[in-house]
Amino acid sequence: MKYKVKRKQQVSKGCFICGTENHESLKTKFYELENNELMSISTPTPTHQSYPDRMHGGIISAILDEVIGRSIMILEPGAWGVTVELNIKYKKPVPLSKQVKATARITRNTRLIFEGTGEILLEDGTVAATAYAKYVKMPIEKLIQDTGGDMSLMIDDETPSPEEVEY
Ligand SMILES: CCCCCCCCCCCCCCCC(=O)SCCNC(=O)CCNC(=O)[C@H](O)C(C)(C)COP(=O)(O)OP(=O)(O)OC[C@H]1O[C@@H](n2cnc3c(N)ncnc32)[C@H](O)[C@@H]1OP(=O)(O)O
Repeated sequence: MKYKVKRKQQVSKGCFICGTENHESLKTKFYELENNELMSISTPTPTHQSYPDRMHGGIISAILDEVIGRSIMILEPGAWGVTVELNIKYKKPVPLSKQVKATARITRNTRLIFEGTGEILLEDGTVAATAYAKYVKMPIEKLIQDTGGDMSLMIDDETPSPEEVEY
C-alpha cells in the first residue's frame, strides 16, 4: 500500500544512526506516515558490513532500535526514551549496496514506558528482520544534561523527502 509522508523528523549531529556529522553514521532519515507508522531510510557503507555485501546484525538491530524508539514521537511529540529490551529476528540477509528501509509503530504506551515493533524491508518488500523493543521514558533534559542541555545537537533534516512511500 501507499502512505503519504506527513512529517520529516529531525536528525542529530552525532548519533551513529542519524548523525549528520558522524562519519560512520548511516545518515538515516525518518518519515512519519499517515497510518501513524514511522519509516526510516538508511544508506549503508562498507563500514556496516559483516560478511561481504551483508549488513552486520548489530547494525540492523541499531536501525530497528532507533526507528521503534522514535515512533513514540508520532503519538506523543516531545517524548523520549532509553531502550531497556530489544529482541530481533533475522530472516534474510540485508545487502549493503542498497538503501535500507524500516517501518515501526508503538504497540503500548504508558506514563513510564512504551513498547513497539518494527521490520527491516528489502527492496521487493520482503521482511528481512523483525523486532520488538521496550523503552523507559526519560526527559530530553536528563538525556542531554552532560552536554549542558545543548538542543542544537538536534537539527532539521534538510534533504528532500518522498511525498509517499509504499510497503
Ligand atoms: C538533543 C540531542 C539528542 C540526540 C538524539 C538522537 C537520537 C534519537 C534517538 C531516539 C530513539 C532512541 C533509540 C535508541 C535509544 C537508545 O539506544 S538508549 C541506550 C541504551 N539504553 C540505555 O542506555 C538504558 C540503560 N538503562 C538505564 O539507564 C536504567 O536501567 C534505567 C532504564 C534508567 C532504569 O534505571 P534504574 O536505576 O534501573 O531505575 P529503577 O528505579 O529501577 O526503574 C525506574 C523505572 O523504570 C522502569 N523500568 C526499568 N527497567 C525496566 C524494564 N526492563 N522493563 C520495564 N520497566 C523498566 C520501572 O518501571 C521503574 O519504575 P518503578 O518500578 O520504579 O515505578
